[in-house]
Amino acid sequence: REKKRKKKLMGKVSWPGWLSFISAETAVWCLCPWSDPKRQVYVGAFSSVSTGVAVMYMQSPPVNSLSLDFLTEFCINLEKLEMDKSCRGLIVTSSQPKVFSAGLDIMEMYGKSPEHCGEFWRAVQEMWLKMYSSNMATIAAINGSSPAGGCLMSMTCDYRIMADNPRYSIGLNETQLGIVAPFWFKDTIINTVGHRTAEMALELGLLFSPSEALKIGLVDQVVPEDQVLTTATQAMTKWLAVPDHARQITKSLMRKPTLDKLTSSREADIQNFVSFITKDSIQKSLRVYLEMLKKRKG
Ligand SMILES: CCCC/C=C\CC(=O)SCCNC(=O)CCNC(=O)[C@H](O)C(C)(C)COP(=O)(O)OP(=O)(O)OC[C@H]1O[C@@H](n2cnc3c(N)ncnc32)[C@H](O)[C@@H]1OP(=O)(O)O
Repeated sequence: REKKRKKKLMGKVSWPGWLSFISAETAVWCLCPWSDPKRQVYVGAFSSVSTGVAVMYMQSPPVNSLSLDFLTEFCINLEKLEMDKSCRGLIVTSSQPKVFSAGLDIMEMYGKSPEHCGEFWRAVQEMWLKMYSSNMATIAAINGSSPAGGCLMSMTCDYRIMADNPRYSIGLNETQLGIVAPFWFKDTIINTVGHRTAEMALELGLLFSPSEALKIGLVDQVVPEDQVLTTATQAMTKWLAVPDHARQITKSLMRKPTLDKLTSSREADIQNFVSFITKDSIQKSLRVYLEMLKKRKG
């Protein structure tokens, strides 16, 4: 079923201009500027940096929530960049104002069949596995809030730069929704900020302001909002100054044990997720949270 859906999405890719890969509302835009300039297809808010670095703009209005379709498109684009040997670096950012990513799309987990929840969770795993193991040097240019799954996505990158706007926040706030971040979310934040800080952050479901996130090492740099992308571009030169093979092997040494834990238990993790998320009590927590989000808006 997943293969079928992927095939359907792949069908939308127009070769060789696959960079213009886009579907109606949900899109991950990316531009590979090192290729033939004629192939620099600008669709909407494309932007680029030079010399083998791709910029991927997440564009899923209104808040870049990670839906099944969005995750599938994201992974397809990532696969293509990964296969392109001239692409050495990737910057992930958002073209949505004020939000990097609102995390997993709650609507994919609320009121859905166990089959759908399983398919969705496989896509979340896939995004994490692909990003965390990427051969490219990856930088998250966090130009807005980045709760839960959005924080996870940014933590898969090698380096994080966040806008200094105190209204933005980042963190794994799952417990605030009445849900539990799975072991690989937990492992990723431990690898990023250390065990004790991760323990407090996870149990309390803390969302950190940019300056707090910098203090605990959840992000590596905080810069004025209009400088996030340029700073990411500058930072990338440092990462690309290291010979690829040395950087890639070292990255794998650091991350492989964490990656292997999920790879060897993917199906069990999906079963766990499905039986947890479809529980009446958890569905109720999600409903209450969704209502709170809508009320807060009003
Ligand atoms: C075992 C389970 C493990 C699960 C692991 C991970 C879980 C997750 O990732 S769950 C998602 C957690 N995310 C959040 O808690 C973030 C919730 N959103 C927000 O805090 C704000 O929306 C945000 C700060 C990102 C942006 O704020 P605003 O710019 O003010 O936007 P609005 O709040 O007005 O939202 C607009 C619109 O989007 C809907 N929305 C927001 N987030 C999500 C989401 N994650 N999934 C689905 N829909 C989302 C929000 O309800 C509004 O909808 P409408 O009222 O219909 O316009």
